[in-house]
Amino acid sequence: MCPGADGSDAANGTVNGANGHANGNGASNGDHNGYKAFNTQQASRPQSTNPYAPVQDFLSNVSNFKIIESTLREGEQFANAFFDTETKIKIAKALDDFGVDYIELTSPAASEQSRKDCEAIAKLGLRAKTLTHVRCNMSDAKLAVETGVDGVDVVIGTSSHLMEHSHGKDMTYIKNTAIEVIEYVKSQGKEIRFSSEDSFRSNLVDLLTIYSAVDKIGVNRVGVADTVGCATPRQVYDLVRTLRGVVSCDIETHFHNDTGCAIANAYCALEAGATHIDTSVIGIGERNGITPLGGLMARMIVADRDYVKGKYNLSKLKEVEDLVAEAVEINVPFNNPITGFCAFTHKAGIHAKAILNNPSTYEIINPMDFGMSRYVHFASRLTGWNAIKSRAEQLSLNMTDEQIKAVTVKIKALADVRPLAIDDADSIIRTFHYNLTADKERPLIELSNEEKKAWAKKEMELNGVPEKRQLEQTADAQAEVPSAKKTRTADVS
Ligand SMILES: CC(=O)SCCNC(=O)CCNC(=O)[C@H](O)C(C)(C)COP(=O)(O)OP(=O)(O)OC[C@H]1O[C@@H](n2cnc3c(N)ncnc32)[C@H](O)[C@@H]1OP(=O)(O)O
Ligand SMILES: O=C(O)CCC(=O)C(=O)O
Ligand SMILES: [Zn+2]
Repeated sequence: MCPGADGSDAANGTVNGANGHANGNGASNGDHNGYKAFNTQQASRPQSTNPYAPVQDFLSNVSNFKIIESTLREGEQFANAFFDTETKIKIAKALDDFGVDYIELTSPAASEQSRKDCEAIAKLGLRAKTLTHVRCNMSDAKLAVETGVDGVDVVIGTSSHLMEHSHGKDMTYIKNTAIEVIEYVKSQGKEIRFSSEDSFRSNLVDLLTIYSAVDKIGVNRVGVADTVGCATPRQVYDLVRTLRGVVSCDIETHFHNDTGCAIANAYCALEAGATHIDTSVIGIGERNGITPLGGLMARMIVADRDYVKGKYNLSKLKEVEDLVAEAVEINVPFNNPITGFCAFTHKAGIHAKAILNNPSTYEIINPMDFGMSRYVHFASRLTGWNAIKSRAEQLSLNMTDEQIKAVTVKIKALADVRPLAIDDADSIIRTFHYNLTADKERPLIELSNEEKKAWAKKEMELNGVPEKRQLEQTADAQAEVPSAKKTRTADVS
C-alpha cells in the first residue's frame, strides 16, 4: 500500500505518499495528521508581520471584498459545460456552503429551461444572493425580475468593436436604455448592476460618462469587464482607481484569462478600490475562462488570512472543484492553485530538508487552511538524505546519519535508471536496514510478499547482475511500475 493511504504514515509525520490530497473529512484544524509531522516547527511559522499584507491604502478592498460566483453563468459558457437542473442546484448549494456572496445565473432569455432554473435556484433560500445576467433591454430585464432572483446584472458592450459588430447601438442609446432598465429593476425592489462589456477597449470618456449617469440614478454596482483578457494589472489599477473617484456605488470587476492575468488583475482591482470580484470554479468560462475561485482564494489568503479564513469555508474548495470538474468532464489541472495534485508537493532535496524543518520555507500557503496535506517526495534522484531520514523514521527504522546517507546513495543510483515508485524506495530502505542487523538469518517478517519480491529484485539491480539480464529486468520493472502520473493518481485515495 502506498504510505499514507491508510493514514498510518500521515499520522507518523510527513505525508510521503499521497499527494496534496484533501483529508477527506474536511477538517482544517491544527490536528490534521499531514501537518502534525511538523508540529514542532509549526509553532515557528511566522505569524506576526506579513510581508505580503496589502499595501495600506484607504481605497484598497483587499481585506474587504465580495465574490460574485459565476460558474452558473460565465461557467455555462465554457465549451464543455452542460448543467442540468439537478447539477445546477448541487453547484449552487456547494457554492453557498463555501460562502460566496452572490451566485450569478444564466439569463432567463437564453432558453425556457434557463428561465425555470433561475426560478428554482432563486427559491432555494440560499444564504448567498442570487443574480441573473441579461442584456440591456426591457424585455430581458422583465424576464429577469420575474424569476424571483435577488438582483439583476445588466451588461452592454461599450467598445467600438462591440458597438459596431455586436449590438449596433451608440452611447446615447446605451445611456437611455440603461437608465430605463435600471429604474425599472429598482422599482421592482431588486438589486441592479450595470456593466460595460469590453471596458478596457472602450473610450475612457464614454465609460466614465455612462458609469456616472447610472451612479446618479442609484445603481447598486457598476461593472468593469475585461471581456477579451487584454488588460494588464497596471491598466486595471488605473481604470478602477479613476472610476473609484467618479462613482459612489460598488464596483464589480470581471477578468478573462486569455493572457494569464485574471487573478493578478482581480487583486489589482481590489487594491484600486473595486468591491466585488467575479469568479468561476476552476476558472471555467467563455474561451479559457475567468478568475478562478480557488486561485483567487490562494491570492487573497496570502494577503489577509484572517479575512479569508473568517469568511469562506475553505475546506469545501476541493469538494466544489471536484463537483464542477466532474460536471464539465475535465480534470482539475495539475498546477491548479491549492488543489492541483502537486500544489503542496516538495521534491528537490534542498526543498525537502527545509520543509521538514519548517514548512514556511517553501510554502506561502498553509495546506491545512484548505483541509489539504503536504507531501515530501523522496523516491527520486533529486532526493537528499534528510528526506530519506524522515522516511526511515516514518517506517520506524533506526539508522545513523551515515547509514541514511549510504542508503540515499542507493536510492539515487536506482532513480538514475528509471522512475521509482514509493514502494521501490521503501524496499531499498528496508533492505538496507535489514542488512545492517546482526542476525542475517532472521526471516523478513516485517516485509510483505510483495515487498520481499521487490527487495530481491532491487538487490540484484543494486549489487550488479550480468549486463544483459539487468537490461531485461529494468525493462520488465519499467513495464510494471506505474508512471509517475499513475502512481500519484493511485495515491490520492
Ligand atoms: C461577454 C458575455 O459573456 S455577455 C453574456 C453572454 N451570454 C449569452 O449570450 C447568453 C446566452 N445567449 C442566448 O441564448 C442568445 O444569444 C440570446 C437569447 C441572448 C439572444 O439570442 P438571439 O435573439 O437569437 O440573438 P443572437 O444571439 O444571434 O444575437 C445577439 C442579439 O442580442 C443583441 N445584443 C447583444 N448584446 C446585447 C446587449 N448587451 N444588450 C442588448 N442587446 C444586445 C444583438 O444585437 C443581437 O440582436 P439582433 O438579433 O437584434 O441583432
Ligand atoms: O457582465 C459583465 O460584467 C461581464 C460580462 C462578461 O462575461 C464579459 O464581459 O466577459
Ligand atoms: Zn466573461
